Amino acid sequence: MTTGGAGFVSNIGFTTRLVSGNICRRTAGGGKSVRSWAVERDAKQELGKPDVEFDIGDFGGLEEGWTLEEDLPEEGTVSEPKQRLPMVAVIGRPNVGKSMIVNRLSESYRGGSIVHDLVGTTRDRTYRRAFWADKEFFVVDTGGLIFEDDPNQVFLKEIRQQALIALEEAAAVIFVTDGQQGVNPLDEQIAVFLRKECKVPVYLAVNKCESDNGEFMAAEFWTLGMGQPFAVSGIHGTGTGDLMDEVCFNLPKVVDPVEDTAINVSIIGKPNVGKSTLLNRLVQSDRAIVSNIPGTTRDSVDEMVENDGKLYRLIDTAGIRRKRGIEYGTEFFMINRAFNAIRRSDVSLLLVDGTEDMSDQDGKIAERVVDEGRGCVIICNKWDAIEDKDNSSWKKMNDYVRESLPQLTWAPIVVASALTGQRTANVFKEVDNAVEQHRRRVSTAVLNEVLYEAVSWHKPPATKAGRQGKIYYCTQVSVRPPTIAMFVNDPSLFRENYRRYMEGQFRKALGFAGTPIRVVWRGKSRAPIL
Ligand SMILES: Nc1nc2c(ncn2[C@@H]2O[C@H](COP(=O)(O)OP(=O)(O)OP(=O)(O)O)[C@@H](O)[C@H]2O)c(=O)[nH]1
Ligand SMILES: Nc1nc2c(ncn2[C@@H]2O[C@H](COP(=O)(O)OP(=O)(O)OP(=O)(O)O)[C@@H](O)[C@H]2O)c(=O)[nH]1
Repeated sequence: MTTGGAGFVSNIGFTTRLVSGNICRRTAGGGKSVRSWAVERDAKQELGKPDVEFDIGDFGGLEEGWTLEEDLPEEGTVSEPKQRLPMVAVIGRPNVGKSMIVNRLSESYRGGSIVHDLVGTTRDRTYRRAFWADKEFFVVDTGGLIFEDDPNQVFLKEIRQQALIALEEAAAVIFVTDGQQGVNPLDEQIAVFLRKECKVPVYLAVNKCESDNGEFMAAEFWTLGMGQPFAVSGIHGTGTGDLMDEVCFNLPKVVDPVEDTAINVSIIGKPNVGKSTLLNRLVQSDRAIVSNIPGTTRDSVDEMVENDGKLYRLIDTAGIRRKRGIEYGTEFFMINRAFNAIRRSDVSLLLVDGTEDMSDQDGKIAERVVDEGRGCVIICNKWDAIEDKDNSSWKKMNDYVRESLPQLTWAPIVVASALTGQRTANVFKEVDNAVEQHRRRVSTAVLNEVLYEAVSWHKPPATKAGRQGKIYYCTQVSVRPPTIAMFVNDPSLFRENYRRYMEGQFRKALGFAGTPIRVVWRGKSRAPIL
């Protein structure tokens, strides 16, 4: 095998070779750096090729001591999110300075960059990680909230829904107003709304109060009936410390996730598919060792189950046990509840009813699992109720589910009956496999061999103007889900179909059953050092 295959940039200075146990990098001065022997061992084990000697293509500019995770561009979904941090929602009418406040609050964390940019939800809400004193949390920016429908503003309804979702999952709310404009009728509407809908503490921030009479300007906001107004300035940072002391005082402190080894599992699906029947089956068939553990999400209850020496946290079982129409009547809240459960889990058990046709709702939930980057096992339930089963029934069922849920081609399907317990014993095994894949790290050497093969078969595209897409190299930058950064000359040269092709090739070569994977395309601004 030679380096510099189709689409690889050849002779740019650093041909990284994996030869006889060393990855060596040629440098301009002829010196070479040796990377670890373990890389080759990993590569050989993963590829099942103990004796192979191979090149890994051209790695433009991988320098000694350069840790790839640190060097990644800021945008993107590459950091490993902490699952159970409390959320602080920032809410208010448009233009009061919410974004400025969010930046200010999150700036202690990596310069305020977005570190948890949830695909699919960032359009609507932005989560940023923040610390204050000994508390760690996410700050959630909601869109500007307006209650009157204005035909010119088509997204108002969506923004309101997003704000509702943010409130649902929040442990505290910061209500931002504009001190320079004084109390506005929209502020009053939001105050009424918060008093009615919001069950968590609300802190009133009066922004743009950087001037000497800031305290005086803020005092006017006592009339909103939301308690003490905090005079702050998002731009200057004044007053935000006092506000944060207050907000954080009541925030729950998060248990170090490293100590928490339980596997988080959510049971999701449309109404009536058998979620509570499956829950009871899983809890009964195993030893429910702890129960009624309130989660960070208001109102949720988790249950711990032990199976084969491992601990599983079944997430938001209150949401499953609570019957439809009692508290969360609308589809909106039901779906939202499922979305929250997905976010908190490592793996989701997506139940579908084998006796019924599948619908848009199944697709919506599946899509969210992918967007959140969670592992998934599809349970095709009520197998016992299928009449006139013959040899082909099982295959037909499988095919139908695959066809109906194209987002989840990678998720294993368990055809089961929660009612009779048939095949439900397989559920934990499938969860374990999915978790293993979800946390799997693949060495750079292996990834680049797959990349090399893929590029040899299908060269990166060139534009009509003759600009050639070039791939320098790729590396895994995070787990949960496995995320591969692809360093290229210009990401805009790589269209959706080529990106899909590349993702498909990684899957084909490396499996990753039970977990979504992400491939992020990065333009490499750093010029290779010759
Ligand atoms: N004087 C002053 N201006 C501020 C302050 N914070 C924000 N602004 C200004 O207020 C305007 C709106 O700020 P944003 O942070 O975009 O407001 P927002 O509430 O997020 O707006 P939407 O996204 O429309 O809801 C900008 O022009 C900011 O420069 C502040 O502390 N003092
Ligand atoms: N035949 C058959 N019926 C089942 C099975 N699992 C659940 N059911 C029945 O399906 C109905 C709904 O089951 P639930 O477990 O309440 O479903 P759910 O998904 O929790 O429903 P919601 O609370 O409405 O979301 C009940 O009548 C169950 O007895 C199964 O494996 N086979």
